[in-house]
Amino acid sequence: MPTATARCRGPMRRCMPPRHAAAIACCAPPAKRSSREHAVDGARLMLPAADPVSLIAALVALFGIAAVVWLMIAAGLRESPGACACLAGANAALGGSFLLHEALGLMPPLHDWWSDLLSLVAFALIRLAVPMVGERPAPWRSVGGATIAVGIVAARFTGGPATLGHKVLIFGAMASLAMLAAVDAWRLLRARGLAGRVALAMAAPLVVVGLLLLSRPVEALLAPGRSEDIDVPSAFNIAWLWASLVLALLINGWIAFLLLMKLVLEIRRLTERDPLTDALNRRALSEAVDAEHSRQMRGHGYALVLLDMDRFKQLNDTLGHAAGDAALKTLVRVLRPCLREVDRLARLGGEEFCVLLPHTGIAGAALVAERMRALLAGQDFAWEGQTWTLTASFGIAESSAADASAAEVMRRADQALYRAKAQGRNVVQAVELEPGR
Ligand SMILES: Nc1nc2c(ncn2[C@@H]2O[C@H](COP(=O)(O)OP(=O)(O)OP(=O)(O)O)[C@@H](O)[C@H]2O)c(=O)[nH]1
Repeated sequence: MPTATARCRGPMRRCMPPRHAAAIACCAPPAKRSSREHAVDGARLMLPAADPVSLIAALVALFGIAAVVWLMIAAGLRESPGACACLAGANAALGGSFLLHEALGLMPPLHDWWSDLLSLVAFALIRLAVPMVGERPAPWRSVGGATIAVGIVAARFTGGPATLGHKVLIFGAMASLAMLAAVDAWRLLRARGLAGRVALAMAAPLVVVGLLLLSRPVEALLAPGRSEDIDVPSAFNIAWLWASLVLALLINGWIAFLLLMKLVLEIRRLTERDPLTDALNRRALSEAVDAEHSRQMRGHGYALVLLDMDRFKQLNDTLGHAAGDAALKTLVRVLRPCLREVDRLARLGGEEFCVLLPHTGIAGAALVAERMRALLAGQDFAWEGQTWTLTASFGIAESSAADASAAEVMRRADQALYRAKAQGRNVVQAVELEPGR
């Protein structure tokens, strides 16, 4: 990210790194200082550090450490390895870019152009990493094509790294990549269900990076020559380097946080869901029912619907086990639209399911169960050229203040299901509460 400019403003500066030039400058007799230099010094005093070389060294160390950490995450955690590899590459390229810039005085063959190119590649990698974090396809072709095109134009047609045109092109391209990554991050977070403002706040650091990048050509335009080399200890350069340091930390931490959230959600899904049907599992339902039961003490009743597919063994034996699995998935897909957002559908095991209906009495539960029964029986299940009518038997029960625990409600729903099976299947049965309960 360092500014690509003609770094040498005299023969001394050409053959030594900026740090040495600064040391020699200290030994020289004090020159008369302009009012602009006093102003720069005044601004510098208000900033936490006034040494660009130390800040650049800190940035190189930060990017180096971040690159190693991302590589370790990619290799060890195996979570979004493509995104982690891109981020490792981006950090390595940014660290290399600053290192190259600082090494210029010592290694004459290196040129600032390479430093700019590395920065450009780094932002292209960040742009690619964001969709990969969300398991979306990365726009390799467009980003790769645009990066190569900008690199070629910058090398051939701008007149060299010192020109304003070169700065506008390189920093404009990097800023565009950062902004596009921000838009992508915002979309991704919205798609994951985050509120608009939260998603905006989380994508904001990338927007700030874009603005920070744009500030360099703008500053070069407004005050030509003052801060064009990043080593110059001007207030602008120091503020710019501090902002880069903070944002580098923020963005690396932010993407690591996103990956962590993804892992946590995945673990939660694995512990809560039945892997075959994606309905809740028995444990998750039990927790939900217990929570609902404790709410019932405050006057909110609930109902349970137990359902069991009819003659499922026969389906398995006739069409095969794979068809049985597909039938279980079909049942969940067909029944879900009958339920509200607050309702919970769970697979208890085998071909037995349970629905928790909060704030619902026996009459409401009977309506829902009857709708589910009719919907399921009305759909033919097709498997390898054969069709099968899927039916299920339903047992319903409502909670009562006299129930010591949710297990009592479940026991009544189970009795009702038993009756439904005994009545010839494909029916809904309820166990009414005893009078006085
Ligand atoms: N394909 C498949 N079959 C399963 C699964 N879990 C249990 N089963 C089978 O489901 C069948 C259940 O049979 P039964 O308990 O006799 O029930 P049923 O045939 O539906 O009889 P009724 O409930 O009385 O109508 C058994 O053959 C189990 O092997 C599963 O995950 N996938």
